[in-house]
Amino acid sequence: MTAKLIDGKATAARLNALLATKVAEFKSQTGVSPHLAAVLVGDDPASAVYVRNKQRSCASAGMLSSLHQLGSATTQSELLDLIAALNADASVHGILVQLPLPKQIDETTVLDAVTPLKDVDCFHPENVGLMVQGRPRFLPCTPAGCQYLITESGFETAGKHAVVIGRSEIVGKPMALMLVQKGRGADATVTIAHSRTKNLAEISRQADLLIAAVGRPNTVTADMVKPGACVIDVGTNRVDGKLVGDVDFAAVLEIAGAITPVPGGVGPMTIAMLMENTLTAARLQTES
Ligand SMILES: Nc1nc(=O)c2c([nH]1)NC[C@@H]1CN(c3ccc(C(=O)N[C@@H](CCC(=O)O)C(=O)O)cc3)C=[N+]21
Repeated sequence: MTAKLIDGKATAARLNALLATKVAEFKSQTGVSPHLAAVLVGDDPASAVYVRNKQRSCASAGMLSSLHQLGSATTQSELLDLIAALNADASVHGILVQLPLPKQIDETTVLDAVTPLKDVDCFHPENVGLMVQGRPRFLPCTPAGCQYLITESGFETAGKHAVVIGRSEIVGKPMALMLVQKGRGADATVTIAHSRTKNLAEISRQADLLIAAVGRPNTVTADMVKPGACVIDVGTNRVDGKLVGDVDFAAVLEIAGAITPVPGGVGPMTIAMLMENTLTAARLQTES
């Protein structure tokens, strides 16, 4: 049996089209154009491509975007000054600080400096706390994109065993906490596995829903997957100039019930959710 492919690219395109109509309605009701400010520090070419894609998505949704580019020798205090200016600029609704940052800059300090109402990545502890308590202001983009694809593929999460491999603050940890919430697309029994987990294969083979968010190619091999499981591949690893996920796709395709490809799976959904959050941020900051 070959797994069903979960098409993130097509789903994201549909969400983006829907968003464009919501943005047009918001603009006509309020006269305000949602505006995402992207902050890019240093000269990582992959980051530059991602930021360009995010700006393109803004344009196609009818939202404004601005790019704030700083050199690789930028100091933390220069970056904090820029963030303070964007926090204070009423025409900016969302602030995205592209990661990773150069090593002289402390990521946590910088992300904590983004004012919570403009925190469209949902990285600020206030927003993470609200999400964990089941009263989200924003949802973190990549986990929200995964959850949307899982639900839309017809996979019923309630009561199922979800295994999340990876405990990053950006994907693994919030993904697990979203899947354990009460409600639609959640109510799962969740295990978080990570680099110190013993018997990873034994645990992952128990997963009805397996989410790979490690950042290392071929972390999930066919022997680690329960036949018929839903497999979500969050990895974006560049190998010989080619983008691959964390899952041995060709082999797992023959075992899983459904699987997201890389590219064309979670990645485009991450951007679609960032666009949703930008509209949400504009609503939160606009009198109605
Ligand atoms: N503040 C911040 N927020 C992020 O959300 C963030 C970040 N920093 N730093 C880097 C990671 C990575 N990330 C991706 C987004 C989209 C694709 C994506 O659209 N990928 C396409 C392919 C793109 C290509 O070919 O390179 C796909 O999978 O089909 C990938 C990766 C967001 N991140």
